[in-house]
Amino acid sequence: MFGSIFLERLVSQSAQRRERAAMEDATTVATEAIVSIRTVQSLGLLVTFSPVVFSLPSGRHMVVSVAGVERVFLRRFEEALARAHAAVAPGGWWRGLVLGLDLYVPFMIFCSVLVYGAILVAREGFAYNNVMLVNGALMYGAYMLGQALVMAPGFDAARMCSARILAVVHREPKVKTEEGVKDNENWAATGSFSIKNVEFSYPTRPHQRILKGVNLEVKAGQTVALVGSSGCGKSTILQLLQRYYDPDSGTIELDGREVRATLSLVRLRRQLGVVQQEPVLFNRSLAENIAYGDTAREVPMNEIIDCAKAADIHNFILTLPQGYETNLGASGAQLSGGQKQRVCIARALLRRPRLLLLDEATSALDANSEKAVTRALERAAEGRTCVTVAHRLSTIKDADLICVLDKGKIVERGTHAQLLSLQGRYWRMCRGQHAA
Ligand SMILES: Nc1ncnc2c1ncn2[C@@H]1O[C@H](COP(=O)(O)OP(=O)(O)OP(=O)(O)O)[C@@H](O)[C@H]1O
Repeated sequence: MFGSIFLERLVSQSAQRRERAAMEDATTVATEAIVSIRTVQSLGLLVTFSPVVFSLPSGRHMVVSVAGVERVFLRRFEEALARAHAAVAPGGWWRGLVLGLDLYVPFMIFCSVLVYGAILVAREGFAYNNVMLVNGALMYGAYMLGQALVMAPGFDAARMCSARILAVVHREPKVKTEEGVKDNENWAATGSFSIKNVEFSYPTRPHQRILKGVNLEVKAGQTVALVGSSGCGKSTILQLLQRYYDPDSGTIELDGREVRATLSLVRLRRQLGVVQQEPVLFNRSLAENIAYGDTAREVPMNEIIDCAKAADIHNFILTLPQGYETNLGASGAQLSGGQKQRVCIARALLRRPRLLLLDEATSALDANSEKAVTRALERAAEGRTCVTVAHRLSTIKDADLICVLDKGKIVERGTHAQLLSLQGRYWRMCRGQHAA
């Protein structure tokens, strides 16, 4: 029985690994398709409906009518389930054998002990009550061992799951508050920052240098725009400012303090408000979504309303039947792109950031929404430092400093007028967009 426990564990361990990998694949496909349900449906619109039959690991079948691209997703899902099924099936036979042994061995022991005990009693005058005693002990022991065997696969699965959970729990992030850095809760930046000789490669592509010696000095209250062709490293600079990564060499300073060596991560990020191209909202009320800007305190309603006004979304919120209590649904599905973006601006403003980072905040919007969001952003940028990444040059004409990046280097810098008079790269970009 011990031997079968050992073998069963060997077989089920490798099967569980394969099953888990296949089930993860299936879940990824399903999650991807459900999260992007509109895209999936829109891509599949033109194709006629036809039935697809699924074999589930349980052995049952499921018939679903699907179209076009949706069908592709379902097919991928089915293939992943089939792999999970293939991983589990051989293990199932083996488990069946072990369970059969569980039932067979105790009865075999019972019979053997009775026969052998009877022989001992008849031939050697062995006390019959000892035979009963040994029989009972063996039967009970074997029964208990069998019970433990039934639990063995579940125990192994639980052990493997806990190992994965603990690996995540104990994972040390590479970017963290450095040892010995004391956090001063009352410290607030004025908003000036500098980037000195920063070189950087993403850890997943260490040989591809993204920033190659970037230098930038920005005074408190200034608006600086980063422009350049796609992939030149604009968003990467914003990520380094937020310390999602640390530069390979060079330094980033906020108010003259090197962010890595002198500021705690929480204090640094407390100074920043970020608005990204894709607004991210939670399945909560409008008020809660805005209040998430500052989770360190209970945000009073009047402050939420002030930020919504500054972000130019207050009047729209008042037209909703439930006003600030309106639940936004998953990913803010009940708002337009421009409205979502303005809620995100209100959330960023609630942090009272000293440094506002705008990563192509208007590029996903139509002309009307863009105007409303640009207005809100201009108001939001008043009195604070603002770093904006933009493709549409018309939106950054008034910036105090425009930096043109190319292949990880700032190749031109100055105001809109200065850069136009240079007739260099910026000038050519403006001519391409008719923004000169
Ligand atoms: N997490 C990442 N891991 C590896 N490489 C990355 C990662 N994020 C971005 N990159 C690469 O870094 C380079 C610069 O990306 P970045 O997002 O900074 O460009 P960008 O100038 O903001 O481009 P865009 O204007 O298209 O948003 C690109 O070549 C991109 O493929």
